[in-house]
Amino acid sequence: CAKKVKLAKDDTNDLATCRVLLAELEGHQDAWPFLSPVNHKAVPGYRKVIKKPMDFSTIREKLANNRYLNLETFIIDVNLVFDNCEKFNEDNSEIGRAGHNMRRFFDKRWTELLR
Ligand SMILES: Cc1ncccc1N[C@@H](C)c1cnc2ccsc2c1
Repeated sequence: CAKKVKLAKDDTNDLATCRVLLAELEGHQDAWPFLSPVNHKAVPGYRKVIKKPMDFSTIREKLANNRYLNLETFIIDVNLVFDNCEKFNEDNSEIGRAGHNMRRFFDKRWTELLR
């Protein structure tokens, strides 16, 4: 058969990697603000300010329904959680600090798993 293109990235284990990363995010002690969708009735202004809400349970659902093309589209959604958090919350707040901690943890883990 034709020789595989050498430059193609091996994406065979990407789905398993996404599952591992998501499980570690969900299990982190600072994950509590991000485990389920922000209830915009309980959080005034959220729906207006945050155009693309995202949370770990929604990512879990999308993963289960094969909604992620590849690892990159999964990482984009995870970063959306943290970017929304930074946009809406003060850095020096409970939720703001949790967001920075979770982003730092995620960046470290996916580079460890993929580099
Ligand atoms: C990630 C995020 N960003 C902005 C606001 C909220 C949240 N998290 C939700 C779960 C949350 C977190 N804490 C509280 C406290 C009262 S309602 C509520 C909702």
